[in-house]
Amino acid sequence: MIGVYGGTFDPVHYGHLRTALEVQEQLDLEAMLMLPAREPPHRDPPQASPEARRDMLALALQGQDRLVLDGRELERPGPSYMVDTLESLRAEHGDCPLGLVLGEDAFGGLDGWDRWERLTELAHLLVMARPGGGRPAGAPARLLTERGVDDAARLKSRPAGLIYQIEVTSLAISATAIRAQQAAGRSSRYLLPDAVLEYLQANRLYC
Ligand SMILES: Nc1ncnc2c1ncn2[C@@H]1O[C@H](COP(=O)(O)OP(=O)(O)OP(=O)(O)O)[C@@H](O)[C@H]1O
Ligand SMILES: O=C(O)c1ccc[n+]([C@@H]2O[C@H](COP(=O)([O-])O)[C@@H](O)[C@H]2O)c1
Repeated sequence: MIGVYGGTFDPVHYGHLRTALEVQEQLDLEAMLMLPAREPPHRDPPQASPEARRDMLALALQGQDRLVLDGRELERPGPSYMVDTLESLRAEHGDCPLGLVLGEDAFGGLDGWDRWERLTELAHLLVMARPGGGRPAGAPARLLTERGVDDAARLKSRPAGLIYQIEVTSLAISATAIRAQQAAGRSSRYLLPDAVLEYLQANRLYC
């Protein structure tokens, strides 16, 4: 199974990296693709450029062979809809199971995503617990009831369509807090890799 971890990564931090690594290891994924969104839908535009967010992710992933930077959303003009990304991955990977990784917060808003009902036709959903994330309601809760599985082995038996809730280490780190620290001249050390911190400071990204 190939993991698909999308984000704004403005900037990437240990909340992303640790959870990506834990999901990759727990499910023994061939690879966890890390995809920065050029134009993330449904939020304010990122502060850092697509190139800077990609560079920071590349620095963070140095020396990791199973966490892989995938730049396809950066190369695609217009809003970075996940359904388009999954269509392109599905075309490349045939019947190989794909697992779209989502925080609980993102899963709770899934019914607002573009062509959201197509997402589970293209991939499984791997939903990670996140500090402060509530229980889903409405359409995502119904989807979880219909498609949720407790046995991770079932994910490898078909290419898409199941939902698996996965426990990961809770790290209450957010890119919003890191940007605020930088703007206020406070330290962000130990929340993200030193190489990323040095890059964003050298380029005065969030001052
Ligand atoms: N600390 C964390 N623990 C678990 N998952 C996280 C964490 N931070 C982000 N994620 C998940 O990573 C994905 C991408 O997150 P994103 O790049 O928007 O980071 P963020 O820190 O939430 O950013 P921002 O504060 O700018 O909204 C989302 O699915 C989100 O739920
Ligand atoms: O496809 C959509 O409509 C859609 C709507 C909201 C979020 N997403 C994706 O979800 C991922 C996490 O989003 P964010 O805003 O938390 O960085 C990122 O890959 C976004 O492109 C995708």
